[in-house]
Amino acid sequence: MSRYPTLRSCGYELDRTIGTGGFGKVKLATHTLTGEKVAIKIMDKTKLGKDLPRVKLEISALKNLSHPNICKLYQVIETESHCYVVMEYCSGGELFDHIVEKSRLSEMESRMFFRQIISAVSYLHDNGYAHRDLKPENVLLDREQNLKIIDFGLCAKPQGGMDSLLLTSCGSPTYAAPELIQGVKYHGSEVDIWSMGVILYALLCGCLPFESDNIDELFKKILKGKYIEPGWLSSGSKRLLRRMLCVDPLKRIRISELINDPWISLGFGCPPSTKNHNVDRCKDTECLEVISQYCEIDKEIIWSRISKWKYDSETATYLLLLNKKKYGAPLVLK
Ligand SMILES: CN(C)C[C@H]1CC[C@H](N2C(=O)N(C)Cc3cnc4ccc(-c5cc(Cl)c(O)c(Cl)c5)nc4c32)CC1
Repeated sequence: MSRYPTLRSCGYELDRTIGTGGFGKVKLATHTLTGEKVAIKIMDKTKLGKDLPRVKLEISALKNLSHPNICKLYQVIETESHCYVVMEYCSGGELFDHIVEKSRLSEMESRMFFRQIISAVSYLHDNGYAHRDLKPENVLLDREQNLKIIDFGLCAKPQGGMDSLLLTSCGSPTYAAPELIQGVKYHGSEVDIWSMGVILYALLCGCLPFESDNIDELFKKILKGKYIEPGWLSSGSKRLLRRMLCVDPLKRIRISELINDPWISLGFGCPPSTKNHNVDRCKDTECLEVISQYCEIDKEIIWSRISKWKYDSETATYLLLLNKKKYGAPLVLK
């Protein structure tokens, strides 16, 4: 008998555990109606304690975000004891493992991945969010090697907008900006740029710019902002890294400059997309028709319920059908 009867009754067949964290575990599952694979983050509310606000924050952020390079939310299921967050399954694993596998990536492959991160982070910032915990472990790949940013448990949506200052020190020290580890007030957008610089360095060099087993040593290195520039780095990539890993946040490159940096457009002929994807909540009559026929309910009534975006079972079925359509899979419900 499954340990999570709720999930089976909500239309999911659980498979193996694909990861764990302080929050609980993430399991692979299949959405029975569409046959699509999903990742379900399972949290025991009685054990979350002080982490409960982080869970609520992440769910609220994921409900507001819709971008091809941000992990999609399909459904949220809450019981007395548990919270289940049903999300897009990223079968390509962690970006970090991809880098380790290839020891380091070519400039072109690094650029191809990094442009997707720029597109996602500029969308995040445009919508008033700072991620604050960007690192290769929080960047996954889907089956087509598209990047998906995950883990919004530390993200911030400052009350006064992206120009207001934050103070909470959070995220992993290895990727944390100098101002963040110093405990001074900082802008969320600026600390994200620093973390993106660490990720770009990892892509191009196959190692981290600031490393030490001793936390004090690590902090000293970050505050000095000095790192090794391997011989294979082009002058363009060295220049860009210096502008991102700039200790003074006021002199650090801004996302708008990053988007238009010449190194980023090399070989692509244009800057990364900064399109606002909230329009992805479009009405797809083909998918509505499939649900309407399956439930034998008029599709306008179905749409009136789905367009409330309650992230219930109807939202999940609709979004998963949209996914199938995107991959050219047959639009059928079992
Ligand atoms: C180390 N972390 C604190 C947890 C780790 C758990 C496994 C997970 N994962 C993996 O590590 N694969 C290798 C497989 C995999 C596949 N699809 C996934 C889809 C979504 C997520 C996900 C996980 C968490 Cl904790 C989130 O907050 C969000 Cl928004 C999304 N994780 C996935 C995931 C990556 C993170």
